[in-house]
Amino acid sequence: MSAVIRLQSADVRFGPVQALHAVDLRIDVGERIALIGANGSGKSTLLRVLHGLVPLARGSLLRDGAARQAMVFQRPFVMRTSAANNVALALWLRGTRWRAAREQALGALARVGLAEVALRNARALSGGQQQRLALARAWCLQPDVLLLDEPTASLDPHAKREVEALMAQFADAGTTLVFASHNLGQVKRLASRVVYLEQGRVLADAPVAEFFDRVRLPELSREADLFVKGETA
Ligand SMILES: Nc1ncnc2c1ncn2[C@@H]1O[C@H](COP(=O)(O)OP(=O)(O)OP(=O)(O)O)[C@@H](O)[C@H]1O
Repeated sequence: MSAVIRLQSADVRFGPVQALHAVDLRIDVGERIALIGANGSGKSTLLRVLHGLVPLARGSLLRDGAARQAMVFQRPFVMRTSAANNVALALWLRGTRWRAAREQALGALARVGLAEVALRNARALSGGQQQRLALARAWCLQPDVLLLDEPTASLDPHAKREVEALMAQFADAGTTLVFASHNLGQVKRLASRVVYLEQGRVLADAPVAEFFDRVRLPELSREADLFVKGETA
């Protein structure tokens, strides 16, 4: 296995708040890593660090320079233009000619089930449709690594399943996934490895089967065990 991202002894500070403490994370090609933990535990901050959006106060971030990376945010950013243009612009910014970008955009929208709304203003789409639009945009960029921050938060069960199916398609295509989630069912369905954060520290990092093993988890981390029991109670 070769690492696509290596984070070592990472600290992040926002003024007086220390959002990450000495985080070590090695991400190998093809892994599907779920970041879990309570609100404010540092999941979004860690994803932003991995995407190079937040500077480290201490430690180091090494990324495979050849690996293409994309991030899907919790509330995707959409521009006030058609869904097709929203996707095409991302390609155009990476150097694809406009006509080709539009064609690829329409293909990607069809792939996420948005063909009928491709010409509609993206701002007028529902939350679930906007999330799928963000995934279509990411799909077009053909990332080797895809980071997702609670991609199904605030979606209804149907939309949630569709987004999960798309994430599984990325994984099947060989994309390395790192996603934050509050949904432990989703974590079991999609992740190969689980990282538990509490107050900015990684307190457990284990393969998914081990993490959800009732005997093994308390041995790995009492805090993670209490969190999982609380979430499934
Ligand atoms: N831009 C910022 N400025 C100041 N503090 C911040 C900033 N971003 C995050 N924080 C703080 O850093 C800590 C970690 O926040 P973060 O958003 O990473 O947590 P999270 O686990 O993603 O939470 P949630 O599950 O609610 O999305 C929190 O105490 C938060 O208030």
